[in-house]
Amino acid sequence: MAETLRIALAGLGTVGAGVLRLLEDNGELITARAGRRIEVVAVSARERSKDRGVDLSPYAWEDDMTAFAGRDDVDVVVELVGGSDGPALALARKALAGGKGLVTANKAMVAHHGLELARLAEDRGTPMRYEAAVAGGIPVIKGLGEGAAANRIERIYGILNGTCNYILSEMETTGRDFGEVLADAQALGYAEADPAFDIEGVDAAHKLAILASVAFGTELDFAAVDTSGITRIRSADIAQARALGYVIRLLGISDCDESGGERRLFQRVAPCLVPRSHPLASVDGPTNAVVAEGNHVGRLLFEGAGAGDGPTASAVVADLIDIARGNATAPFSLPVASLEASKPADPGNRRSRAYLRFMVADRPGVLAEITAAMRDAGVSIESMIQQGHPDDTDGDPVLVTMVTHEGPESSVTAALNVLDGSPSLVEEPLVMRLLG
Ligand SMILES: NC(=O)C1=CN([C@@H]2O[C@H](COP(=O)(O)OP(=O)(O)OC[C@H]3O[C@@H](n4cnc5c(N)ncnc54)[C@H](O)[C@@H]3O)[C@@H](O)[C@H]2O)C=CC1
Ligand SMILES: N[C@@H](CC=O)C(=O)O
Ligand code: NA
Repeated sequence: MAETLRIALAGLGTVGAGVLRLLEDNGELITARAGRRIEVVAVSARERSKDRGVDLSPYAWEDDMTAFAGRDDVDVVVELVGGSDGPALALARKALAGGKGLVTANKAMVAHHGLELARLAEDRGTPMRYEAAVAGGIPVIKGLGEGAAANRIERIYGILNGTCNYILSEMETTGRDFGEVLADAQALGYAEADPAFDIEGVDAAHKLAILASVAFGTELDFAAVDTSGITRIRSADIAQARALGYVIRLLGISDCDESGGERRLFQRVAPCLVPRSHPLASVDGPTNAVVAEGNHVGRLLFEGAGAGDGPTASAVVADLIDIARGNATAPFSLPVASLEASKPADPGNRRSRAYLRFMVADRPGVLAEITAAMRDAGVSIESMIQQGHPDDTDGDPVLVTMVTHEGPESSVTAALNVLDGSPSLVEEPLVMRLLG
């Protein structure tokens, strides 16, 4: 094995600059633990002259980052540019095809193209790692793929997006408005370049699809993640949830449904009501947390910073140390050919308790219409609250919330289908499941 692992770094933003700082700050310790020196040979970004607070003079500069793939003095390409396709993907493909190792923090690219890239890595006998892509600094890919490798994972779920968790926990503790708190999350550097990826649940769905593949040994299937975000949550929902003993968190949840005699993968990202006593209920701010339930180890809880320069760089450099040590674990823990084809489960078969919020016209018979639809679909209501207006103005819409007993999700859907288009409802109802 060569004395040095030579790397080229594409992208010198939050994470890229963080990696350079970490390699500089902890250089000796990293060399000792890796068994050899990790040396940055070349770097690339959009702008060469921008002040990033790091000295780039020791490194070669490439205007075109795909040139890394052709450099004989580079062993591993580190992609910290972002975007599911475009230049990041072109670089990743070219680097692996050219026999270089690949380390990336790009969850969008891994969720969409991870299998293709892993196949390329396998064919060329070169490593591919992406620890930073899922829950930032938390070593959850390594924890699942290696630490818990002896277990059958039965369920995996958690808080996978720091921006949404920050918004929900701030709204809960300060009563501030959604838009105002989102602007804060952007200013603090938690949000993606396009924050719609965060608040619509897409970023968490990228991460969940990757986690599910590693946890269950199934092929990545991002398109099958049933995804909803947090944009429709109001302060009133947060207050109702609190009154019931819950907090609202955006969760990614995945497990396997074997009830039909074959294994089907369930993947969902959605805001859920989490009981106050559950460890995830106290995960506040931009922190991430992942729970994995293994059939021998029991419940594992991974918690820590899911975003930011230091934590994300920590995961990137851990991947480099792994490669320097010669760790040959397959990118998705199993060889690509051994991953099971993913067959999506029907969410309608799941049993859960649901929180339902209706905004209804304030007139007689509306509650009876809703409860009749529930009764006819076989949904049993556990509790219901109608909130009047403080000024009791006739004709203004009123908020009705209810919690159902546990039952098939298809029954709630059937009841809402009956109510669809009813003039009694002034907007589409909101459904959130209770974490069980
Ligand atoms: N910021 C965070 O906390 C986390 C980020 N990530 C992922 O890490 C990756 C990088 O994220 P950040 O550092 O936050 O982004 P950033 O926007 O701060 O930095 C991106 C860098 O890529 C360069 N770049 C962009 N397009 C380019 C192009 N066409 N050609 C050459 N250079 C180009 C930019 O000049 C910049 O240096 C993304 O995939 C992101 O999803 C993952 C976990 C956490
Ligand atoms: N925008 C992401 C950043 C890390 O992946 C988040 O908010 O979690
Ligand atoms: Na991670």
